[in-house]
Amino acid sequence: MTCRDPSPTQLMEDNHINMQSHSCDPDRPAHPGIFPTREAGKSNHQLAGSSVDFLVSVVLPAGGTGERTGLQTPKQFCSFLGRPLISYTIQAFERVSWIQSIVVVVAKENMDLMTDIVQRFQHKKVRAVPGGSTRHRSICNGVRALGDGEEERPKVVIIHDAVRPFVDEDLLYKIAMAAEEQGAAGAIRPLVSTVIATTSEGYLDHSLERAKYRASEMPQGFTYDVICQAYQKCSESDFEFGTECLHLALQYCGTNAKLIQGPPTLWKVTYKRDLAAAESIIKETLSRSACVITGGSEQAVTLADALQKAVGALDMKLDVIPDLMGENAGYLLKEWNFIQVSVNRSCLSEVEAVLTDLQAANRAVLHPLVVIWVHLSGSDELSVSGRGVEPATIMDLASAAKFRNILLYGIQLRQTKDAERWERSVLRLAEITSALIRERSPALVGQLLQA
Ligand SMILES: Nc1ccn([C@@H]2O[C@H](COP(=O)(O)OP(=O)(O)OP(=O)(O)O)[C@@H](O)[C@H]2O)c(=O)n1
Ligand SMILES: O=P(O)(O)OC[C@@H](O)[C@@H](O)[C@@H](O)CO
Repeated sequence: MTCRDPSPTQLMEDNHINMQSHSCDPDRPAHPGIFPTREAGKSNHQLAGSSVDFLVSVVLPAGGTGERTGLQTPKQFCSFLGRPLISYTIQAFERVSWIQSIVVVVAKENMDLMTDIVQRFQHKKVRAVPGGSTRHRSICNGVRALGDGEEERPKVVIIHDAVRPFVDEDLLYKIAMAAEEQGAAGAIRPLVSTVIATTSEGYLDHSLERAKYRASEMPQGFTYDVICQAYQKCSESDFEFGTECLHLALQYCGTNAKLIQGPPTLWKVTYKRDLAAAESIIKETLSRSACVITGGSEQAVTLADALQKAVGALDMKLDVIPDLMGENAGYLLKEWNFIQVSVNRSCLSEVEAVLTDLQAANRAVLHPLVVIWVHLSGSDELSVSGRGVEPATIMDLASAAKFRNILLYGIQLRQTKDAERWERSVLRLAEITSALIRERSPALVGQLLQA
């Protein structure tokens, strides 16, 4: 996790991006009547096993400063594996086919940065609008933008903190359907700590019975009419001090939200430790599997089979394939980790072919891909300096690949007739491979490690 990212200006200069922002006055909430009253459109989106037959849009409040992290960079723009947190959250929504549009609400000074992020990571269905001085004001600006004529007004609006990157389609579907039926719906989680009330002198006044209460999380869903009415009627005090949209729906629209228990992954990145936790989860998600490309060589298949067993113990799944052609080309679009085994061939042509295929598949926009070249050399007596690999060649290839967000590492392994020694080598290969895939460290790119 890095928060010493290039400044917004730097990012903009790198990408020569400027942005035509939406004209919203960030500190004055929408006035009554500003929200359009056109009828919500109908649209038929078929989900596998379920259908959403009304328009759904999303508002991601991302206009905060993240003071509680103690960092200069607002937490939504802190990067993991070269990508800002907000991009992970956007991705969680843009991959849902029945969501028609996403409005990200950011502070005025971050509008150009946000536009740069949308362009760099090729996000679709996304536009940025200026936020407000409080979370409610930002959300209100986002809801207002949904009806400003650029697109068909949605039936349901999903509101989700931009700093909650781990949200799944199943919960979004439940929230959207409940909101459409009830007018409002929200995700909840069991309380971890008991809630107590304090006296003005700082003593215990009383304690709440924890079993009767829940933590209000995100996502939340509202019919467009309910959330518009709530923001049209709520008070300045609500805008300034409120933290709960469900409360506004009840207080100002008489709409009692349906509460849906969500998974533990719903937590909000609030403190610096949460950023480290988020990075760990992202890395873990990318490291669960890999595919080994053997080129059809018998020795490579033998090694791959032994490696498959060894990494299984390290909680990683390996698929063994001869190449990335025909039906195996699908791995280019679903796998994040590739191990290419070359037998007795110190030239890098086989791994170069893998890199070319990966670049053509354009997968490395969202996450760094890992390619590990395993050089399986001949018998015991063969010295590394004999037909080994020139370290400079893999470093050159890796340096070029890194610019395309592909992390190339090399591992040398010597075949041996000594069964115990071979087993130790394969175990070392499994441990090194697993660590390289899990850590995705740019520092080790181009290194030629010894198993
Ligand atoms: N004026 C604001 C304040 C907050 N938010 C957003 O609301 C979400 C949840 O708020 P919170 O976790 O409190 O974020 P911050 O206000 O940035 O955090 P802090 O209170 O530590 O400054 C975040 O995505 C944040 O960017 C917003 O859009 N506009
Ligand atoms: O209070 P914060 O601004 O840190 O975060 C907002 C949270 O209150 C909010 O996301 C949920 O409680 C659901 O409303």
